[in-house]
Amino acid sequence: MASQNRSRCPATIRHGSSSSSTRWKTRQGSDYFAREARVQGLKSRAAFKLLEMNDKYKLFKPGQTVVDLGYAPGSWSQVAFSRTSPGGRVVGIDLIPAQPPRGVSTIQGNFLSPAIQAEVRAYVQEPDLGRPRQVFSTEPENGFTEEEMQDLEKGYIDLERQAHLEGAEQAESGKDTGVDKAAERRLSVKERDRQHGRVVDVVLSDMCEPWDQTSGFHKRSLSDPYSRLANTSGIAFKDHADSMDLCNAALTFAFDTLRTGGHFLCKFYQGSEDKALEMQLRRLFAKVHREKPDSSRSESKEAYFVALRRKEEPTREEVFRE
Ligand SMILES: C[S@@+](CC[C@H](N)C(=O)[O-])C[C@H]1O[C@@H](n2cnc3c(N)ncnc32)[C@H](O)[C@@H]1O
Repeated sequence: MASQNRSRCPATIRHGSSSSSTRWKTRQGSDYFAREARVQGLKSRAAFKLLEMNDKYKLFKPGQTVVDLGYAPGSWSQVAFSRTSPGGRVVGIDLIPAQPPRGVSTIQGNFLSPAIQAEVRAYVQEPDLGRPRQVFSTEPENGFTEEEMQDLEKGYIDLERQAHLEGAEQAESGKDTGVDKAAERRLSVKERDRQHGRVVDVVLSDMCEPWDQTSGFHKRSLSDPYSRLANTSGIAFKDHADSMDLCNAALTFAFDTLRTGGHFLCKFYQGSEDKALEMQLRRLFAKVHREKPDSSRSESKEAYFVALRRKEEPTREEVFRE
């Protein structure tokens, strides 16, 4: 009975009979998104959920810092890495060991543990950690700076047109000083964010029970993460309550590390407490959406909150009050 209600996570099957495991494999084989993920070299079909939400909400930009909570096996990190390149950095955290996708840094540990949260916070504060190295030359070429070289390569007409457009823009708006003030304000928000350790652009959380590992892992382990986790049980309220704990940990982390204007996306299992979570999100973000991507199985109770543009002012007490 429970197995029929079980939600999406394929690892649910691990606790069931071997015939349910066969059913999962058969379902994966005939699943369009699972096949497409294999063809595209993505680590799982979950990639399509993030791709769909990113198409709709434009979460990523090159150069950003993304934290991917519950990254394994890694398809969301693959998407985040490709969408934040060049210059971005993606840090994945997961309870289970998994091969990090190309370009992604990972930390293994239970994100419900304050020590792991502190480690991730410390990691992201170092701006160069986990960022692909780029080689810049500080030497001007032929005695000219890069900018001067670009100007030399432009024709006279181009330069005239550019000067004209810049002048026209300023004259039209008549807000030369206003523009400066806006830039100043933007700078100080950035400064304040940095002072508070808010350096992450996007926090993702797809945390739920881990997927069944097929190789390279000895199951008879005293610290077997499978037996310590909020495993999806098929009991709707328990799954919901466990997922709320994971969402709360993710949101608290986002409160501490997300820069003003940054985005938050988290998976949850629908139930009576998700309204309270939504209220907290609405206090901290300018816009909050509930999403059920096409690629999320319809029989699953999973859904996603997409929270856009973190506000600067709300305090911890305001956001997390009952
Ligand atoms: C659905 S999978 C994530 C799939 C991933 N988004 C992808 O695209 O490949 C959920 C992951 O959350 C991880 N997880 C669950 N609870 C966790 C916790 N407390 N700390 C860290 N990771 C956790 C699991 O180990 C599992 O790998």
